[in-house]
Amino acid sequence: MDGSPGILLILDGWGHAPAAPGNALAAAASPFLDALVGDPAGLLLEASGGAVGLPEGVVGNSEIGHMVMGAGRPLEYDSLLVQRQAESGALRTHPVLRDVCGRLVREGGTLHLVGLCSDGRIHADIGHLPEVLRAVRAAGLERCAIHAITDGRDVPEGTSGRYLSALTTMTEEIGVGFVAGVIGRDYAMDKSGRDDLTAKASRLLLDGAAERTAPDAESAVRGHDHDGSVPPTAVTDPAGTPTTVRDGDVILFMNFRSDRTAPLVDRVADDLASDGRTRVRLLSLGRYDTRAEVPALVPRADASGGVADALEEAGVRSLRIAEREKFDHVTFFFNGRDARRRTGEEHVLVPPAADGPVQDHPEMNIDALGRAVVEGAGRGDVGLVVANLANMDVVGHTGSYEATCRAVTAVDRVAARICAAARDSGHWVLLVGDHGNAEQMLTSPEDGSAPRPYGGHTRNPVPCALVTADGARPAAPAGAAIPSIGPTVLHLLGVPVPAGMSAPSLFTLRSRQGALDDLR
Ligand SMILES: O=C(O)[C@H](O)COP(=O)(O)O
Ligand SMILES: [Mn+2]
Ligand SMILES: [Mn+2]
Repeated sequence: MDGSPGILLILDGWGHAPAAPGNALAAAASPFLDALVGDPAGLLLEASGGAVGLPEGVVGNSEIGHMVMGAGRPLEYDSLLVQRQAESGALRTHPVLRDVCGRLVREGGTLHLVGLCSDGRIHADIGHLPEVLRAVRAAGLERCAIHAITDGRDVPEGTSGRYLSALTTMTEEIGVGFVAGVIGRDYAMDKSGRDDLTAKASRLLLDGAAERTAPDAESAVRGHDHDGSVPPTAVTDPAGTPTTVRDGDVILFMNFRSDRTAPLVDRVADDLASDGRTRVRLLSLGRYDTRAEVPALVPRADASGGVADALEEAGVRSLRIAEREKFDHVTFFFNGRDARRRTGEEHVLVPPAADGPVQDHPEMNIDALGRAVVEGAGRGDVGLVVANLANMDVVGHTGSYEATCRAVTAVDRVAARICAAARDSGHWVLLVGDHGNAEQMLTSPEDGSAPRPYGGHTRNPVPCALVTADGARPAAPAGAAIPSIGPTVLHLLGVPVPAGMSAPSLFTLRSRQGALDDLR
């Protein structure tokens, strides 16, 4: 390593948009971040769609954001790989799906499809469903039960009825499939460790065990305030009989993203084993990081050969620091979706500051996190600190504008403190967002009605700034994207950039403009 040690600060949900109603970054007191973004040398990087490896026009997310920064190249994300199979017809003729449906026809079994019923395209896309239904129909399988999970997080709140009715229309048009159950994502996609919620989702799926019943999918959500918290609801036949999973049936999980679906899949596998339903087969659309072995219809892209491998090779010690919500992102995802802790890699999981809704404590435990970053960088044996400041995204998801403004101010304060300490100790700090969120907390409905609160991610570019000991700042290259963070970090550290990191270092981009090497 012939560069200098430094800090990569990932400001989760830090997007950039012009000042407008609902822009928490523009409204909140955040003098430090404002100065970075307002500086003529401040960069804006693309963080959504094709620039990172998502389908065109799709909002960025934390997984792909951290993966491409670590890999130093765009990666074909699971949603893109599934979409490609859907568009090419490969999903409809998928040999595993064909075999499974053929066997169910012969044995009189049911195919159960479980998935988030929306098109937010962070965890799932209801647009993938028709091709699977067409495969079912082509196989002559009549029993296809759909277990719908309502969203309101990756898409605006209050839209689940509309998606469920689109789902019903889809089954009618294709001529196969019926909705067997409806449940909110707070239950079925909990990743906070609330086993009681996951258990309810599993029992609704397996046994039709519900808190209430409904005659059809849309009635299950009618009059319910929050899409994500729709209670376990069995959609029953007129006699009130729910659908159950019988031994020998197949369950296909339709979400392509693993993190929030894996707990349910593992719970379902455990429940089936303890019930003795040992012949139920589990499949997934994208690959999951589950304890249970679940074959995926669409394989994952290879994300290896990134920053973690280059640091290990060069013998550079790194520290990864985050609160729980983003801990996997600075470790597992940044490391190429690989759970192997590289030699010389240390993890600091910052404990939560308080219980209760995050709107009530939008600062989370950011002060402790900031202290851990400053202490870690100051140790002397650490080459790189990678830390995630989660507040703008985690609080942004609540849709609360006021709380998100407080989150922005907290991030601003701690980022400023970290940069001041880094200047004193001669460390550089590279600050970057992984995708937008807090800069757009309102959405305008298509029907022209008044803007509504919005807690989802955005397609906006993300700010990126390099704060160096001598205060020098780069000039802005046009069209750069967050995969460039990987090679830029290695460049600053003086670690050789692996050949597989195809994204240009921001230094390379800048040197083309002749404004660069004086930064080091
Ligand atoms: O799962 C979630 O929390 C959101 O749907 C996406 O957020 P993330 O990509 O920031 O995790
Ligand atoms: Mn994120
Ligand atoms: Mn998020």
